[in-house]
Amino acid sequence: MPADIEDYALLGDLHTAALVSRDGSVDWLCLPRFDSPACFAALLHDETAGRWLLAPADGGPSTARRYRGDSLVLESEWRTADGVVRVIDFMPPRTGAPHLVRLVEGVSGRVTVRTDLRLRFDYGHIVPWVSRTGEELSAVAGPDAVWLRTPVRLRVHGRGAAVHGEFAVEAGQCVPFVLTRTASHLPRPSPVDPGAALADTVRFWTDWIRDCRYRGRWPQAVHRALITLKALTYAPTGGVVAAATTSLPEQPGGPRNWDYRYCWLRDSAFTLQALLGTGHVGEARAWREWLLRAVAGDPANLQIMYALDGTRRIPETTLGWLPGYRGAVPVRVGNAAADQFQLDVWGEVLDCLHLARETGMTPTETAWDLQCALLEYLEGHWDEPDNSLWEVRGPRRQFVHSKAMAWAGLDRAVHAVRAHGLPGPAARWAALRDRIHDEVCSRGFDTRRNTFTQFYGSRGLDAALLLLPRVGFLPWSDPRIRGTVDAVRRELCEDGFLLRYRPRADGNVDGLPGEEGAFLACTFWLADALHCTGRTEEAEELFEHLLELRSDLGLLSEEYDTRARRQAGNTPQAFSMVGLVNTARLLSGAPTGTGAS
Ligand SMILES: OC[C@H]1O[C@H](O[C@H]2O[C@H](CO)[C@@H](O)[C@H](O)[C@H]2O)[C@H](O)[C@@H](O)[C@@H]1O
Repeated sequence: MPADIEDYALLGDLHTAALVSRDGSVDWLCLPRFDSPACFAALLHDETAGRWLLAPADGGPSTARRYRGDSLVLESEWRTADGVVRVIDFMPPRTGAPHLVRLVEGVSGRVTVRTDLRLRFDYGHIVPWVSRTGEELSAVAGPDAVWLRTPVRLRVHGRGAAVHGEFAVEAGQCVPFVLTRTASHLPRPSPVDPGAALADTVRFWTDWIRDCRYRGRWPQAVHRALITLKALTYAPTGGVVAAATTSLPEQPGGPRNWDYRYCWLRDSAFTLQALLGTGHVGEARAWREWLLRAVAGDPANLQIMYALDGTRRIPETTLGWLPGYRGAVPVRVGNAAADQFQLDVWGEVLDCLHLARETGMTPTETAWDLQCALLEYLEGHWDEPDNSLWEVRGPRRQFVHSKAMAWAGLDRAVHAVRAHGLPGPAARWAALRDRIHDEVCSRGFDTRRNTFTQFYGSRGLDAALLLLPRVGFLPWSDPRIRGTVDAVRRELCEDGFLLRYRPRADGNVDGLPGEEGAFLACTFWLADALHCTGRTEEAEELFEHLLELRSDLGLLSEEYDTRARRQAGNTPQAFSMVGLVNTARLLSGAPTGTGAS
């Protein structure tokens, strides 16, 4: 059975990610990219779908684990009756073929260590053909080849169904394992020096975090969140994935299981705000370039998400042979939300590019041309119902947050012309902006309940309404905003944490069966709202509660199951880590709003 979600540590090389359980088992690894088929998919089944265990022969969870400083090098330690042993796991930032390096270090005594390697290509589907030559083992099937180098004598069972090894490690000894993936038609990869790779990997992360300009409170939590966001970035293109996994359920055993290994414009725009706000301008620049390439073409064809390289077609299919994380089916790859109309995305992108301008990133002609094309589309389509930022699969509605983001997009464009001298019909954009504002305030506000509503005329509320003042739609002091904050808090809180919305408030608004947990990003937005409406003590208390939900390694998934008191949904999720960074910044005195006018 897979471990609890918060038990998984993240490793990554800026192309892909691996998840390692507290038991020392790599239960998730997609090679060569985040969105490639997994060769270890025990996360969505059990060891028969592929995993790599490396731990004391007696088994059990590590007694201590941590990342080495501000890096993505994991150190897991087992204190056993025979002594102490440490496993150091990392993926060197990619320069050629991907490597997963595991070093077994004897700390004291003499401990027997066991390894059990089960490679299954194509998400647990294919058992490769495994052969051994000296210290090298190769596993080949179809397009994939995986190589394992280690001085440990390994036994191959059932032509490769499992590879076992057992060895003793004494204080001061270090036993390396290096797993490398190549395309199967390529020659064997050249060997890696594990010690040098370790030093390089630690240096890479330490150098990266050195550029961080965050000087506020909770520095360790913020650094870990930033490192995680960086790890979710696909270095070759600058695209940012929403999370490292697919189909971790939003409800135990439930069907709300989605593939997050793609680049959402919304999630990336939020991520970029957090990175820009902490001085990581290089990532913002790379993302802008990624964006320009990904969305190039007719703005009518803009998608709300793309694959890592900007590929548009990511059809949603289910993997019938995987029984899912603790029985939560279906397991999905691809995401049908890619074809949805989510109006907010136009606003998110314009808002993010506005922020980049305000932060001093030089505007490029292409970037402004893209923004003009987006605005033209917005002018023609802002009044259509959409699927909203929550990607509802029920009927399209006139979502209030979507309209407010259309307002924000136009507002940023007006500012770009008036304050930065960029060319454009500012008066026309300003007139439409004001018209949208009037419409939202009259049709999206319930005077009786003194709150904005989820969509025009709806009974339900929406945590995304907390973002309206953040983008400058109305000030925090406006009684309508204060009323909305109170109503959202009253109606959407579960055990102190916020739901996105109540799926049954207006029938079945999202068109999906099942329930879901509290949405962590939304709960960070609530902490922001409390602070911005003068309730800083409550905001800090809520933020501290949120910090307590993090794993021992500082990671957050998408949601929190308030009944089981466990993390839920895909992990680690950029949205949640961004929420942490932005709230910490706000509570430390940094402005995090994006409003222009
Ligand atoms: O709840 C239904 C939808 O859930 C996913 O979307 C959520 O995650 C996205 C990525 O983090 C985020 O951008 C979005 O706002 C969230 O609602 C899923 O990807 C959708 O397919 C699904 O309909």
